[in-house]
Amino acid sequence: VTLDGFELRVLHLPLVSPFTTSFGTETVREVIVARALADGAEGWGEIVTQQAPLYSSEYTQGAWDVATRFFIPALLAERSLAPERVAAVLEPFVGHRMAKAGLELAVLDAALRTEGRSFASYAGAVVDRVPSGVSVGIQRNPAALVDAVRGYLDEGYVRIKIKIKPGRDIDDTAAVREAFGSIPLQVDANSAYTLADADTLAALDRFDLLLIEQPLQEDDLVDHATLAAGLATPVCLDESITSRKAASDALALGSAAIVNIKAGRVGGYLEAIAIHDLCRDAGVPVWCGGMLETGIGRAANAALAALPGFTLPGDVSAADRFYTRDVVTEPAVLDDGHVRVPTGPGLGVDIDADALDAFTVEKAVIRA
Ligand SMILES: CC(=O)N[C@@H](Cc1ccc2ccccc2c1)C(=O)O
Ligand SMILES: [Mg+2]
Repeated sequence: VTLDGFELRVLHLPLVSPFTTSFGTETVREVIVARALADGAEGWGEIVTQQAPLYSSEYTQGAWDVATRFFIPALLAERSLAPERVAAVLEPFVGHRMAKAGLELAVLDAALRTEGRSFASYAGAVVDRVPSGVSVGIQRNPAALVDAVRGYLDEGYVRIKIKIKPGRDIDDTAAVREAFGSIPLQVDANSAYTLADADTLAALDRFDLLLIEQPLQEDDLVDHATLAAGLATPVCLDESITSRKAASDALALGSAAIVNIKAGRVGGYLEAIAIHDLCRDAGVPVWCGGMLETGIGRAANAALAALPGFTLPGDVSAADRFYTRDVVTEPAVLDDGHVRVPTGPGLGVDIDADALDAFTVEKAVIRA
């Protein structure tokens, strides 16, 4: 595509209910939406940073700064640019993978819309709908957690993931098992534990969980392998898998038996597809993680989750899991426990301009 410019917007999207994880409670999602202006067409991407660097080192104002001062000027300097070259142009800059991923997606969406090709077909989707799991935050107490899980099961979610942290792990998991029996269930610690907690984590083995997600720190590859050796429950990594190289190292070290793939965390959907391919060749199951995306990122995630190696239900939930209003005209819904894979050109979603404006708290246009 020939790039004429980019528009960046910071959005504030109120959450339908507070979302508590081991690293804090969110009530408003602060996210960046990127629009690529190319060949008279436009493409949309999403930079999935949070307001504060609590999930990873990236955060909204940092992504805004690195995108406006370094990444967008570098991309515009290329003028004519294939989406597959975006990562190479940005490679000299270290890190800031979520910012890179959002810009790459906007360029990819513009190119595919111009071509009239869906991202799903470009990525290699093999199904037209994906099973939908849900991520449930830490509640006031285990009884409140049971109520929240019941609501999501009633909606039809096929897999439950509950957030845990020290002191809110065994009793919460036991309460869900007690209430709902052998439903597909997994936990996500968001790095809240250390090797000193090995006995607590081993106590989760009795609940026959699908996996335990990211118990230790992002850079604890060796420690995750040590922990995994003492657990019956498979260890799945999220924060640690920052690239296809990190995925390869995690598999080689035995740090992960399952991988949560998030395009923002690894630097883009093309890197995410490469990690899918690597894990599939190694016989390692993957699933699509979520970063409370708007309908833009959710559409891309639904297509990604439709690749053959995504054999476990992911966190591609319906729009109303987190939001009462989305920035796309047809928010994703849960239908028979599944979310549909968009089939239109590019990401296959249309932007609701009024909603986008209503949620915009900051905006910049940078032209070539
Ligand atoms: C669906 C899910 O659990 N996502 C992340 C955690 C997470 C939690 C809270 C967030 C708030 C704002 C932006 C991103 C966020 C990501 C995870 O799998 O670890
Ligand atoms: Mg996670």
